[in-house]
Amino acid sequence: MASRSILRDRNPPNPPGEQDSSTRPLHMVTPSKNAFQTFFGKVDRATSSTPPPPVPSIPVQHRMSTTSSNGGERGGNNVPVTPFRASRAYTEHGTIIQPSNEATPAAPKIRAGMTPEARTRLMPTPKPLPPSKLRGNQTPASSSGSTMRLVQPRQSISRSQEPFTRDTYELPMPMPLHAGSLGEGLYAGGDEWDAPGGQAVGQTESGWQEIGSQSSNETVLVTVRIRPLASTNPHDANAWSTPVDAGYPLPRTIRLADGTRKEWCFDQILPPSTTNHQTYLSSALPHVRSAMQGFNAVCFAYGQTGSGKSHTMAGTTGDPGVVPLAVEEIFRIIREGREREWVLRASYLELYNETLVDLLTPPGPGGTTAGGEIQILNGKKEGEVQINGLTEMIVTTVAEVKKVLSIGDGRRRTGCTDWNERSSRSHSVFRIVIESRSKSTTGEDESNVNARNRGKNQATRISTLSLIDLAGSEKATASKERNAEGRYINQSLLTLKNVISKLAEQSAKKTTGHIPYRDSKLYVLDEIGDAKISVICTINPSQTAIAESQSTLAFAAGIKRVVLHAKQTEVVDPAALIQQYQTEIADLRAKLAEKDAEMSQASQDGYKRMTLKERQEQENQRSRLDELRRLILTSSNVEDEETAEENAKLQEELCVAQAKVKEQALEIAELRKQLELRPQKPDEEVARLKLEVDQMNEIIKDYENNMDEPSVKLREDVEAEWLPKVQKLEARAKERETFYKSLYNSVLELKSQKAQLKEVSSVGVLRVIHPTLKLTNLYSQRCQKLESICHEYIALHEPSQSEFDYGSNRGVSTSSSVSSPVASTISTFSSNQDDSHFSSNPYSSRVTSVSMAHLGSKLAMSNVGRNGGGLRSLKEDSSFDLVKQAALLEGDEEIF
Ligand SMILES: Nc1ncnc2c1ncn2[C@@H]1O[C@H](COP(=O)(O)OP(=O)(O)OP(=O)(O)O)[C@@H](O)[C@H]1O
Repeated sequence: MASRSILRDRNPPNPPGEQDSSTRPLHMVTPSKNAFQTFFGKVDRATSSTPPPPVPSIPVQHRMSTTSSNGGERGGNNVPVTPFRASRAYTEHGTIIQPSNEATPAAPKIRAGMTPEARTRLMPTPKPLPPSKLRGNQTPASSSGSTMRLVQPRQSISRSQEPFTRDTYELPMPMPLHAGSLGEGLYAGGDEWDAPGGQAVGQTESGWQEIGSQSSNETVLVTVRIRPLASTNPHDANAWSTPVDAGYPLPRTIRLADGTRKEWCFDQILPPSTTNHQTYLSSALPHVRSAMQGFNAVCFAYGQTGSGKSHTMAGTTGDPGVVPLAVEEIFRIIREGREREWVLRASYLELYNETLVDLLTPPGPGGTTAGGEIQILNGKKEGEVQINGLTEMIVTTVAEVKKVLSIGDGRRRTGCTDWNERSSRSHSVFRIVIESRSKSTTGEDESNVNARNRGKNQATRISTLSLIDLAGSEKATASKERNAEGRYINQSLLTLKNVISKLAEQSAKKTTGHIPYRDSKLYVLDEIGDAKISVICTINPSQTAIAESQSTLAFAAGIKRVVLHAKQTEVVDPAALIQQYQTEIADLRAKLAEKDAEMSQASQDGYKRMTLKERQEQENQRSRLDELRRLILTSSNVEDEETAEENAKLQEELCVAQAKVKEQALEIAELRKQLELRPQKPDEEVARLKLEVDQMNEIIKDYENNMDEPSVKLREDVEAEWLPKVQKLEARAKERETFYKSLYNSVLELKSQKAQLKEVSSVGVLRVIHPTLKLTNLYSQRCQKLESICHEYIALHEPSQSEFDYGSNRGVSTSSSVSSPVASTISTFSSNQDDSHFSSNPYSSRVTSVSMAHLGSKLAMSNVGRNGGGLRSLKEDSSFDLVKQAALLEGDEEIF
């Protein structure tokens, strides 16, 4: 079977120009507790350079590569070791491994060349445990059967609901419905499982330790699962019949319902009514347990497109499939096994169109696989291969594994086929690498320096559980894309078939020879060579799918013939992750203990206390220690699902709260800053305001100055221009005032003269003495009339006191001594109103008439614009004609 031996060379050569990576340190950092990060990094050790400076709180960083070969020899510890090359790191607790050129923390560094799994393959001489540790009546060969059955009473099972049609099978119930109860039974040793050969297998109360390094010759566990008929075609009927064989709880044979063709026989046939849980219990649970015991185990679903492979493997929320149930089982085993501790890492890849893609790496731009393409390179030796670019994540809870699954499922290619609306167009492989070792060897309680070396020679079990959902085989379809995919799918399935039939052939003939693993990249499933395998072949019972179902059954029959040589691997491997962690834990504990001792001595001696740097270092060491303890799973630190969920919730809340705290801390820091600046600020403000006020004052002053200047000048100018005018006006007003007064006096004078004249005329002397008396009389009348006019006029225009005050109010000097022409005229007139002149001097009458005429004219002038009507009436007054006549009479015409 040398040709079937899959060797993984842990130290393949570096390509030219690449540095020997094994000599480069790996960087470990402290992952934040339960902080599940969903980002991934890829580390190419070959291209990594000197590690950057440390950064706290970044998860552990490992680098790994997996080399695989077929046909190689198994080496031992003395196998020449070629330098390890890694391309992608695996992570702790689902945390990304940082590329080596990114910042890394100040955590202790470890050197790890490769995945423990890869090492396992290179350590073919695991240290077997002493026979005393094996179970009494158990032989290594008998201890690992994979065809166990749980004998159950027959039950009537109702069929599943829509969209599938009902049928009425009366079939035995294959398994109890609750895995937990089944597991309890198994662990208690009181189970009813029986394996071929009559030996019960499983775990005893004393735990896994009892099982030593063993191998088994067993066949693949082949299960045929018939899915319910789709309800889309009511005339369709189940094309297959599954008679129940005597002595078996489940049917083992299947044949066409019409009785034609041959009968097929397998380990178990699951009727359409079977649930995912039942399928898991009968087909996968034993393999999950084997994986936990250190056997590589593979469980895959094979079948035509739409026959229920994904339904079987992934299931639904209400009816979880093999993968989630297996994960739960793994954690349940860890929780219940008190004597071992574990490290789990998960990876998820797909093979699409013959391209291997890491589903835990985000796709490249435009959804290309660039980001996550896994490369398979030739190894150093012929037949060896090196797998680069696979992300492995350290997982510590069911929730974390589910997260990994959901990330990967989200990136799987699906498409619509003739049979399945959401068909998987790729083969997907979900793998969990399980490392475990006995608790007693870890030196957990030891804190001295010697503890560092303890556990280094302890055996570690390393195994892989691979859960595979193959893409469905299919006939050509109308879709070009589907056809192309179909070709690849069929090709890889054909390779798988060939590999298996070759293996079967060699098993039967007990020969060795070439196995065509590499005809398809499905050969990454090289665990097939030494794993326990369970195949669930799904078939669609429809009459229309008979050919495809027969093809599936042929495959199932072929694989059933393969004899497996599963090996439980228990090795002493310093590169095993659990070993590295333990070593690091012991190292950290010793360092911390040394430091504590040193410090307590120092404080006794009165020395100084730790420096800040030392304290920081110690803090880092403590948190790293906590982290490592958390990553190593034990019965005490693995929570049940409920608690885990609760914790996850709390964790989320904590994250939110921490983010808030951070935010608030920033705010506080900002406020503090402002506070520090605050005492300066008011001063600055006051100074600024003062300056502003000063500036404003300046501006106002300047403004006032500038404004004053023109206003003074303006006043002067205005005064210069208007003062003479005002003075003139005031003089005129004064004049007028004087004139009015004079006029008034004149009128009074006239009145008195008139009175005198009346007196004289009443005597009648003058009337006879002087011929002009008639005229005088007439004149008198006229004067009278004039007087009355003047009275009227004066009454109408008599200046008000204010008008008289005008000059004095304004302070304008108006000299009363300045006699106006009017005044003089009036005065002349007045002065000539003396009786003697009047009566004896004709000139006086002439002057008087002239004066009166002049007076009339002045009156008219003085009233221009004031009382045009009055002037007019004066002018028009006939008395002026008379005055004129009188003047003419006296030959003084030019006056007018
Ligand atoms: N046993 C079952 N019980 C109920 N529904 C089922 C069962 N098997 C399959 N189905 C349903 O049939 C449909 C196709 O199933 P599924 O996707 O699992 O097929 P498949 O074999 O994975 O197809 P492909 O290879 O194209 O991905 C799904 O809707 C699924 O829910």
